Amino acid sequence: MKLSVIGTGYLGATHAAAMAEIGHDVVGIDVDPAKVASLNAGVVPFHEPGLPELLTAMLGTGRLRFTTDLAQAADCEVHFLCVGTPQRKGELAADLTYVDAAVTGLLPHLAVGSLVAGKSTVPVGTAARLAALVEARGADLAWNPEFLREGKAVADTLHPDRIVLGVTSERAEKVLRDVYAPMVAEGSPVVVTDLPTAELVKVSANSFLATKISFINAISEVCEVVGADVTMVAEAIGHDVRIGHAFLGAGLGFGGGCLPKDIRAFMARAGELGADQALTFLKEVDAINVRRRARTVDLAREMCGGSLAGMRVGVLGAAFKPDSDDIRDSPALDVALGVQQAGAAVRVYDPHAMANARTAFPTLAYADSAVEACRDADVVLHLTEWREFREMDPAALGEVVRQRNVVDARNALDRERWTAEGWTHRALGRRSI
Ligand SMILES: NC(=O)c1ccc[n+]([C@@H]2O[C@H](COP(=O)([O-])OP(=O)(O)OC[C@H]3O[C@@H](n4cnc5c(N)ncnc54)[C@H](O)[C@@H]3O)[C@@H](O)[C@H]2O)c1
Ligand SMILES: O=c1ccn([C@@H]2O[C@H](COP(=O)(O)OP(=O)(O)O[C@H]3O[C@H](CO)[C@@H](O)[C@H](O)[C@H]3O)[C@@H](O)[C@H]2O)c(=O)[nH]1
Repeated sequence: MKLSVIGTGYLGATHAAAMAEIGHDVVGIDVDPAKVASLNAGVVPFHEPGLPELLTAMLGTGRLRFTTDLAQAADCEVHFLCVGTPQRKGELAADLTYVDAAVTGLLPHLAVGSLVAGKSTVPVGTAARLAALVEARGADLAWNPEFLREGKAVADTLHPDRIVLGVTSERAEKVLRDVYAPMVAEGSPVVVTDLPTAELVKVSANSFLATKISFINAISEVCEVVGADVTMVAEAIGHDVRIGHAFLGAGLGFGGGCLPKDIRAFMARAGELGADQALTFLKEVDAINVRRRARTVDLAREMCGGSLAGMRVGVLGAAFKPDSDDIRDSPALDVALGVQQAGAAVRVYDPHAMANARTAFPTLAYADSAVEACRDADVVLHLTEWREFREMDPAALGEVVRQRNVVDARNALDRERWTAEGWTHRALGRRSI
C-alpha cells in the first residue's frame, strides 16, 4: 500500500521505516528540511538503536523516501499523523498547533476514499473534531495510538503488544488491518473501538505507567524515613502476578517527551470536560515524581557535609533514560541544574545526549567522558543508567575523584562492588551499607 507519515521525529521516522520494512511504499513528510535531508541521506537525526540500519536498508529498497512537500502524499491510501503534541508553555494542556497545521495542510491533497490515521497522543475529543474536516473532503479518519518506547522503538513498532484501532467505519478498520497484516498474523491483539475510546486508551496507559512509578517512589520516601529498602519491597510485591515487576524501578522518576506531558494534558482535558475530580490523583503522581529530583540534590548536599557551595559534582547521564538521546523533561538535567544552583561546579557526561544537552542548557559544563566528568569530584551523581555507567570500574574511577562519594539515583549500580572500593554509596529509598 502507498502510505504517508506526516511528522518524522522519534515516532514518525521509526513508523515510516517500519512500514517500509513490512512491504509498504512510504513517503515521510516533515516541515524541517534538515531532518528530511538527513533521513534521505540515511542518517537518523536522533539516537535510536537499530533504526539507522533499518533506515539504510529501507532507503535501499526504494520503498522509503522523505520530503517537505505535502503534495507528494496525494496518491497515498493512508496518511499517518505523527507530529508533536508538546505541553503548552506555562499550562498543563497539550499544544495542538502542529496537529491542526498538519491536517489543514493535508486537506487539499486528500484523495476521496483515503484514510487519515492519527498516531500522535491527543486530548480526548480531538479526533472527532478533525474527523469533521477530513470527512468534508470525502476521506475517513481513524485514531491509532502508538505505544513504542524510545530505545526499543524498532522492536516495539514491528512487534506491538497491541494494535488499537479507533474507527467510525468498517472500511477504515479493514484498511488498517491490511496495513498491519504481518503484525496481526504474528498474533498482536487488535482492539477495535470508537475514536474517543482509542484516544483514552493511550493517555490511560501512560497515566497508569506514571502512577506505578510514582507509587514505588512514594514507598521509597517512606523507606528513607524508616530505614527500609525500596528495591526489596519492589522485588517482593512484584512477585504477585497481579502487580508484576515492570515499572517498579524506584529512583529519580519519569521524564521524557511522553509521560510527564501526557498526565498533565489528561488532567487539563478532564478539567475542560468537567471531570477534573476524577484525575486529581495524577497531580500527586506528578508531585511525587518531581520531589525525587529535589531529594537527589539533597542527598548530594548531605554527602558534601551540608553545603554544595564550592563543591565539584560529576554528573553521569543527561538523557531521560538510557538508549535514547532525548532530553525532554530529563530528570538528570534537572538535578544537574539544581546542584549548580546550589553553588557546585558541575560537569555532565552522557554517551549520546551531549549535543542535545549542550544546546538546551549551555550554562552547564560538559566533559568528553565519564572519567573527565568525575575528575576531582566531591560527589558523583549517577542519574541515567546507561550500560557504560553500570559497568564502570569503581576502583579506576576512585583514582580520579577528590572524594569517593556516589549517589545512585537509579538504583542500578552494584553497591557492594562500589563500597568494596571505598566509596560511600547513597541511593534513593535504600539505607547505606
Ligand atoms: N517519542 C515517543 O516515544 C512516542 C511514542 C508514542 C507516541 N508519541 C507521540 O507521538 C507524537 C510525536 O512525538 P515525537 O516524540 O515523535 O515528537 P518529535 O518532536 O520528535 O517529532 C515531531 C515531528 O513533527 C514535525 N512537524 C511539526 N509540524 C509538522 C507539520 N505541520 N507537518 C509535518 N511535520 C511536522 C516536527 O518537525 C518533528 O520532526 C506526540 O504526540 C507524542 O506524544 C511519541
Ligand atoms: O520502573 C521504571 C520505569 C521507567 N522509569 C522512568 O520512566 C520514564 C519513561 O520510561 P519509558 O516508559 O520506558 O520511556 P518512554 O519512551 O517515555 O515510553 C513511554 O511513553 C511513550 C510515549 O507515549 C509510550 O509510547 C510508551 O509506551 C511509554 O512507556 C523514564 O524517565 C524512565 O527512567 C522509572 O523511573 N522507573
